[in-house]
Amino acid sequence: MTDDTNARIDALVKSNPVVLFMKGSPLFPQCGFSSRAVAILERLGVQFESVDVLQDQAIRQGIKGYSDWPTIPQLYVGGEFVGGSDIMMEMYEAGELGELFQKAGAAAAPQA
Ligand SMILES: N[C@@H](CCC(=O)N[C@@H](CS)C(=O)NCC(=O)O)C(=O)O
Repeated sequence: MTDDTNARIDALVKSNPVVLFMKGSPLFPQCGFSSRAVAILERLGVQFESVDVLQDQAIRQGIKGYSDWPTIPQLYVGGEFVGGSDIMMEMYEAGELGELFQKAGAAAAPQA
């Protein structure tokens, strides 16, 4: 990964409270895993910034090195890597994702 790509990713995750690196957009996800990640965030009522890695191959590859995680989607909260869609689902079901957003100051609706 170039320093430039690393700096761009660093700026994205540090300047936005909640960032989802995904394939496609929240309205038109281009992969089932990204679609699931968006659905979880929307279910929790969280506002998030999305980055479509299909629009930027440097980010698509660079984000894997940045987090040392091999796949997309990738969720970052408060500048920290949280996980992919499997981890998001596990944390959501355990009530931990909602807690994380509340601690991070991201608006989250209580889980039903
Ligand atoms: N189990 C993963 C599934 C994600 C996954 O397998 N993503 C693939 C297909 S979208 C991927 O990122 N492949 C590498 C790439 O497309 O660059 C998760 O929890 O998110």
